[in-house]
Amino acid sequence: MKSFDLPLNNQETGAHDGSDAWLRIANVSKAFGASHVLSDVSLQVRKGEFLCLLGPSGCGKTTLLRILAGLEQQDAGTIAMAGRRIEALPPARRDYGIVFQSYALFPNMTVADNVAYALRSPREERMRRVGELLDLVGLTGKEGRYPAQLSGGQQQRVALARALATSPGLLLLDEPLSALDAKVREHLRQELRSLQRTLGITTIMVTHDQDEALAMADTIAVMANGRIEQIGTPEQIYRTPATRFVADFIGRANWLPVQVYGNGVAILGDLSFDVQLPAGRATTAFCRPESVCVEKNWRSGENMTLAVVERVDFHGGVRRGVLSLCVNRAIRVFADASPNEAGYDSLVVGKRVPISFPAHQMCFFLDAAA
Ligand SMILES: Nc1ncnc2c1ncn2[C@@H]1O[C@H](COP(=O)(O)OP(=O)(O)OP(=O)(O)O)[C@@H](O)[C@H]1O
Repeated sequence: MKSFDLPLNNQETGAHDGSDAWLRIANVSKAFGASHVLSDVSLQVRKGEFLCLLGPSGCGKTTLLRILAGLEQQDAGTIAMAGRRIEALPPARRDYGIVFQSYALFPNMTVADNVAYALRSPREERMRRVGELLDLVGLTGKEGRYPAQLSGGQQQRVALARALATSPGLLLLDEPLSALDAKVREHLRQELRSLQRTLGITTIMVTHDQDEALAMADTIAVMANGRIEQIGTPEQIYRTPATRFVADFIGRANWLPVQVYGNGVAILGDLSFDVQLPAGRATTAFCRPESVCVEKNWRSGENMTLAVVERVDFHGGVRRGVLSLCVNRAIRVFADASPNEAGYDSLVVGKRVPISFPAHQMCFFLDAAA
């Protein structure tokens, strides 16, 4: 059983030990006037990795990306790429391509000229490379168009082709999909990810969209208030959040009050769980709605308790029930069931149903000391 205390520091939250790091960001801090936007941020990225910086608005993710790009100067800290220190280099000497949320294309230039902008080779070679890049992003034949003659999604593909033109070592993406409508965004998500895999280009993408990060990233660094709260795979971030902030920010969560006793047992209603937490401190159990199983039949000894269905919301793929425990009606639990699960039909308002809590899918957090 996992148990976590207060937020872990940057070093402890690393998803890998950094021995194979290709990009190393160490102890980067930045303030704008009296406002500390980044505090001692450390992060390592492997070659070919797709890392998402995920966090709420204002947490400092764009500032970190801009520092990597040399568009903003850090107050402290170092950045090394492929063993070379780059934190003092001007942008042009850092070997990256960047795509912004606003497509940032030159409106008076054709697609071909936009893509070729950073290329310094002879014209024939440039045009060959432009053709190759437009092929890569699925825009063959659009060379002569102007940005205004393209859809948002197409403009962002041009921006991507332009960022990749010089075959940079690092691709930086600042919310590249957020200006697009939902359908195009989802489609481009997959295209971008598969292109990144094909090219094997190390990529850092800023997003505040958790679904995007979960769907695209190899590794997610969750940020809050200028610090990294947790670094891990999407599964780790979702299933075993290291801090309350991460648990709350990503997905839907049940937060349930528990009592911990001296023998390392946490009591939730009439259920008990083994935990490694101090007795007597207020503690909260966390689990996802889909981790709570609505059962058809009662089975003893399996973390099962009786609950009353208070409300049912339809969420397309699942029914989400709001249930209160019979032993303590004040404890309310969200439970999701899909149509092929036994409990789906039991989610009917007013019904008493057995629900179970798989112990391995629960985390326990100490409440902040009063
Ligand atoms: N040039 C600047 N001068 C002053 N304050 C700034 C500057 N750039 C950013 N900030 C402030 O720093 C904080 C972090 O901004 P940043 O853009 O890095 O956040 P973010 O996590 O990317 O948010 P968003 O998703 O809204 O872009 C914000 O409070 C912002 O107002």
